[in-house]
Amino acid sequence: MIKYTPMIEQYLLVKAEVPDAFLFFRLGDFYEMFFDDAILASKELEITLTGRDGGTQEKIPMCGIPYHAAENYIARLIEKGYKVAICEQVEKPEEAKGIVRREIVRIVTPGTLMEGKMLSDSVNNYIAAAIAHDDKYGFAVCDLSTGELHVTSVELSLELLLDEFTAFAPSEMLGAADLVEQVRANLLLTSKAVVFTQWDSVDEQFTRQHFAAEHIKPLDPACLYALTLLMNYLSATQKRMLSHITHIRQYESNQFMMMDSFTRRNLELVETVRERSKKGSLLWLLDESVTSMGGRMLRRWIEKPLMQVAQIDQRLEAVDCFYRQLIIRDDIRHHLQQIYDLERLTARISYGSANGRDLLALQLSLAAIPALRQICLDSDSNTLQQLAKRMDLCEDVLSWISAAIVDEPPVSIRDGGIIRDGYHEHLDQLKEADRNGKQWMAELERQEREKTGIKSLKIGYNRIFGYYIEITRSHLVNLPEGTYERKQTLANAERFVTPELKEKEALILEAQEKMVDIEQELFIKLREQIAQQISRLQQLAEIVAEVDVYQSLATVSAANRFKRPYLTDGYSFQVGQGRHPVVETVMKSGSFVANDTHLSEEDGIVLLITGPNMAGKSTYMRQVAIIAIMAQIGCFVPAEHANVSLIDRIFTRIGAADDLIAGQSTFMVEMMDIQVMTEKATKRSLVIIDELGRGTSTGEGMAIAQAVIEFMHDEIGCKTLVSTHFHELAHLEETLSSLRNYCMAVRESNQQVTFLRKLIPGAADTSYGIYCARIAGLPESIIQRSYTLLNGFIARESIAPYETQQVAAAAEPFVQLSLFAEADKPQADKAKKKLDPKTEQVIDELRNADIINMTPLQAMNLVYELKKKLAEK
Ligand SMILES: Nc1ncnc2c1ncn2[C@@H]1O[C@H](COP(=O)(O)OP(=O)(O)OP(=O)(O)O)[C@@H](O)[C@H]1O
Repeated sequence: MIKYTPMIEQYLLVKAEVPDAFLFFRLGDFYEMFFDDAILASKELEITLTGRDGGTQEKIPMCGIPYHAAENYIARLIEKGYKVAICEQVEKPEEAKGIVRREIVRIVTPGTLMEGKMLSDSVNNYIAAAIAHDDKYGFAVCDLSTGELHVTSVELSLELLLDEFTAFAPSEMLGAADLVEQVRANLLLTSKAVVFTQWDSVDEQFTRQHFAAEHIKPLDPACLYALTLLMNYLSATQKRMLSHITHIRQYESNQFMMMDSFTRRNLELVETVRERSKKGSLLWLLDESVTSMGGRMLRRWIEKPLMQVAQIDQRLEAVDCFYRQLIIRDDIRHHLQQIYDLERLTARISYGSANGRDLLALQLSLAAIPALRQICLDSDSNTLQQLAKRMDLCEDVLSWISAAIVDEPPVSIRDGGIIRDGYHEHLDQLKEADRNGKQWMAELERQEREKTGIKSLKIGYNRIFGYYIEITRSHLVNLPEGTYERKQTLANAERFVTPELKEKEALILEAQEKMVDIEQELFIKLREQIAQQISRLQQLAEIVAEVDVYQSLATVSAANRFKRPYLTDGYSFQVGQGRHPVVETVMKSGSFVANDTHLSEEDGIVLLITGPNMAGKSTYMRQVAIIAIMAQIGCFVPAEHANVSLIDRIFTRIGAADDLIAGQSTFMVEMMDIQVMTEKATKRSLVIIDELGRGTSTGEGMAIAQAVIEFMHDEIGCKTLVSTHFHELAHLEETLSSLRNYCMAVRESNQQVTFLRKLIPGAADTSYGIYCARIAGLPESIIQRSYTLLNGFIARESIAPYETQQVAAAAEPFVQLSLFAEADKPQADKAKKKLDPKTEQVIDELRNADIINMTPLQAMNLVYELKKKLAEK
């Protein structure tokens, strides 16, 4: 057996507790890493790998970082998805018998950050836990940096669990190995990086001790298990009381509008699909919040639109008040600016990591509350008045801090100078002694200058040598013999001490040390006293955040001419002159074309939208979904008027190739999504499918598209917007009573196509795909060849089983032929002449061709063959 030194033995024992984390092992002023940790850390952090004798023949790999720079290195490792366990010396070396005792004091993981630059102000950092129990999944999610905690349970369906998961976008997930693996495998490739931790500790003891029994009682077993998983992990990693996690928010997933991860991504609710940036998302547009808490709350609201009309109306009423009254809005914004991040401040106070500046920030924030409260009380909004009545001014906390903490406290509580004069008698005495000591030093300096006649003589202080008398080299000759004891030699000066100086120094330093100890003690006592008030402060923080969100929504609504929507529990969804708020904002002002949306029993519930590429189909369909979401979060909407029914769930299938789940084809993903739609959509859902049926052969694609539309129409009856390139599907309007054809208007002149972006009744008869290809700059030979082939298809389709003539008739605004090359016309004319037997044979072949089951390439080859036969005649 290998025999290591006692220190390495100790290291190995501690490391065994955290096999999946880097162990930062404190040795004096350094955190050291050993063995594989050292090899990997040296690579990841680009620090030198050395070796250390550990009792074995070969040196043990080692690398280290200075303790004062640790935060930076920890952040870099966390950012790369690692965990870091901090192991400290927990007794003083002089008190230790043998080797100093060391223990892990905290494990930092991506989901449990409390501070640092990785923690974004405007985004919650969640950690989630999930567990399968009986016929449900329990799901618990917490932001340790604010103390916010939510729990729910959903049916035992992975999709539903993923929906909850993506609504919170946690940075870490805990759970049993197989469940964690399933979630990992089903996340979109482009999702935010998540660290998955296998964790299955479900001993309820800690959770039951931590929360009051009446908070635990309403939880169903699945919720309780998920909560237990989470709390056990937090307790194991944080190694301390988690007293800022006080309030369990239990919710049912059907309290909110449901959306899957694909839909959230595609509607670009909180970040864009391509750059994954906030800029360009709905959140970016709506975020005029002043406080970080408001910013985070707004994000949560966007992720979870409401499902109760009364609750939405309450929000809209407050937004309306700020919308109408610019002066009040400005006033509110001004007072909010004085308020710091109360949620994270209170969490740090209760966690024991808040410093003097944090308490000062709390004091300044609390000082701004009365004015904020008054504005809300005086407003004509019932919602704001109710919020104001619930605002606890926490005046006691404010007075405790202002009595104790100086106006400009230092960063570290070990620096001293944090407590006000007059707060503590003994401390005041020590301060006096300290001040006297300093005065005495100044007096001594004056006396020494007089005695020696050296004007440049000075008394100084440094940490290593303490107080000293400094004399420049050129004056050394003037120094009298006797009491001066040499202490330090510099390039052009000597430093001395005298017995008198030493004696006074001892007194001053003792006073200073005691002062710092007392200050620290007083500070911690105050911090603990405030921590007792944590739930009051948290409640206040939440109310302030809510007021901030209302003013943010009102500010944006006023600036962009949004109008108040009216929500109903009914079925009809009517929007007049709707706009896509983000596309409108990023475009030149005034150039966005507004479009109506009418979805009801009378107006039709399925809109089949045809039209050229680039005409604005996807933008329009997204706009409908975004308006529904904005209305249900309680925001005004980009439209002239909106009377909309609640939407319980939005499904979108708006393709983007980079959104695939690992190992799946685009078509497969589309079919899987549609399977979920058919299973989960209700009459109150909104389904949006862009280019339904693409990705397989034309015939099959069209067949699937028709079957899906029929199913949505007949079986579910949900509001459905479908865009398609298969203009042949327009005939469905005749058989499906609630389906309406729409298309995007286009103006053609001189072989030029202008997109009018206007949604009009009727169907388009072409996609102008080849025209778009020309605009994109494809070689003219390809464009001409495409038109030739297309004409072949059209000639063939004219005798195919379904009638495209009707479709063309329905679409007056389109004049397709003007786009065809002149050279193609003779061929089209020939088909109309009296036919010879050979031609008849070609037509027979065409008639019998199984187009439905052909790929476009096979179809092209067929046309080519047939043309060749005609030419041979
Ligand atoms: N209502 C509108 N007013 C003004 N511009 C618009 C409007 N709708 C869309 N656009 C502009 O047209 C461009 C194309 O829109 P969109 O992607 O929605 O077209 P599409 O019909 O879905 O095309 P494709 O079928 O190729 O995806 C957008 O980038 C946008 O800038």
